[in-house]
Amino acid sequence: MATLSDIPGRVMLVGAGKMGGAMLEGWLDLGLEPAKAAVIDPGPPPEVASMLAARGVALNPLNGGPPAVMVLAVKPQVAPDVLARVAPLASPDTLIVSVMAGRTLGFLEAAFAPGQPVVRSIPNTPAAIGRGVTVAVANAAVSEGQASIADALLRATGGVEWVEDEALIDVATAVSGSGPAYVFLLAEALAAAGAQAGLPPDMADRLARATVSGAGELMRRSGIDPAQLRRNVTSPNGTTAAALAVLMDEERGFGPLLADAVVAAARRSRELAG
Ligand SMILES: NC(=O)C1=CN([C@@H]2O[C@H](COP(=O)(O)OP(=O)(O)OC[C@H]3O[C@@H](n4cnc5c(N)ncnc54)[C@H](OP(=O)(O)O)[C@@H]3O)[C@@H](O)[C@H]2O)C=CC1
Ligand SMILES: O=C(O)[C@@H]1CCC=N1
Repeated sequence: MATLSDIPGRVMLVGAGKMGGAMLEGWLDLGLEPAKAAVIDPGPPPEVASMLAARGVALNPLNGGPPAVMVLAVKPQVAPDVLARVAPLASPDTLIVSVMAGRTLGFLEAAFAPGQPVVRSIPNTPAAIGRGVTVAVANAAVSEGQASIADALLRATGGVEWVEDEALIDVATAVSGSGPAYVFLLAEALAAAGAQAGLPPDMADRLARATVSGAGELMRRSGIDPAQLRRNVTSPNGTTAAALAVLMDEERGFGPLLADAVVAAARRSRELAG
C-alpha cells in the first residue's frame, strides 16, 4: 500500500474550491510536503488562498514540469475548457484523478493522451474533517502502483471503495456524494418542524443539530445496524412509533421519497457525463 511520500513527483490540484481545498488540507495534514503540491485555480476562495500561503503551496506555478498526479476538482460544467488548458501540463505517465460528478472515464480519456492513466472518483464533503467516503473506478491504463497512489490520496480524506463497473459511480454520487445534503436537510426540516410545533426557533435548531450529529456518531461508534438503532428508540406504542407511522408510510414516507431523490441525482450525474 502506497503512502503520500511514495508519490514520485508533484501532486497538481486543478480547482481548489470546497472539495479540492478539503482534499489538499487532508494531504498536507498527512505529510505531503508542500513543495510536492501545486494548485491551479485562477480564483481560489480566500480561506483556501490563505491556507496555500500559510503552508507554502505554489499557486498557479508557471513551471515545475509534468506532475506525477493531476487531481481535477473543477465544476463538471467548466471541464471541457479547463481540461483543454491543463492537459498540456501532463505527461503520458501523469496519473489523472477526477472528483468531478458525472464526467466519465471516456470524457477524461479523450482530453488527455491515448493510454493516459485515469481514475474517476466521487468524494463527499465530510472529507473536510477526514470523515468522507469516496467511490472510485480506474481505467485499464492505471498500473497497480498508480492505483495505490490514487487510493492513498483519496484515503487521506476518509474511506475509499473501488468499483469495476463505472455505472455504479453515478449511483454512488446520488447516495454518498450528494448524501450529506440530504442529512443536513433532515436537520433543517426537523428544526423547522420543532419551531412550527412550538419550540423557540433557536432551541429547535440546537436540538436538531445535536440529534442528527449525535445519532450519526452513535451509529459510527456502536457499529450497530441503523435499523436496530431505530428499534432501540422505538417503544411499543410510544411516541417514536407514532412518528414512524408517518415517516415509514410505503407511499409517502422516507423510503419512496429518498428512492426518488437518488434516482433524480443519478440521472443528473449521467446527464453531466459529456
Ligand atoms: N461539493 C461537493 O459536495 C462535491 C463536489 N464534487 C465535485 O467536486 C468538484 C468541485 O466542486 P466544489 O468544490 O463543490 O466546487 P467549487 O466551485 O467550490 O470549486 C471549484 C473551484 O474550481 C475553480 N475554477 C474555476 N475555473 C477554473 C479553472 N479554469 N482552472 C482551475 N480552477 C478553476 C473555481 O473558482 P471560481 O469559484 O472562481 O469559479 C473553484 O475555486 C465538482 O466537479 C463536483 O462535482 C464531488 C463530490 C462532492
Ligand atoms: O451537487 C453536485 O453536483 C456535487 C456532486 C456531489 C455533491 N455535490
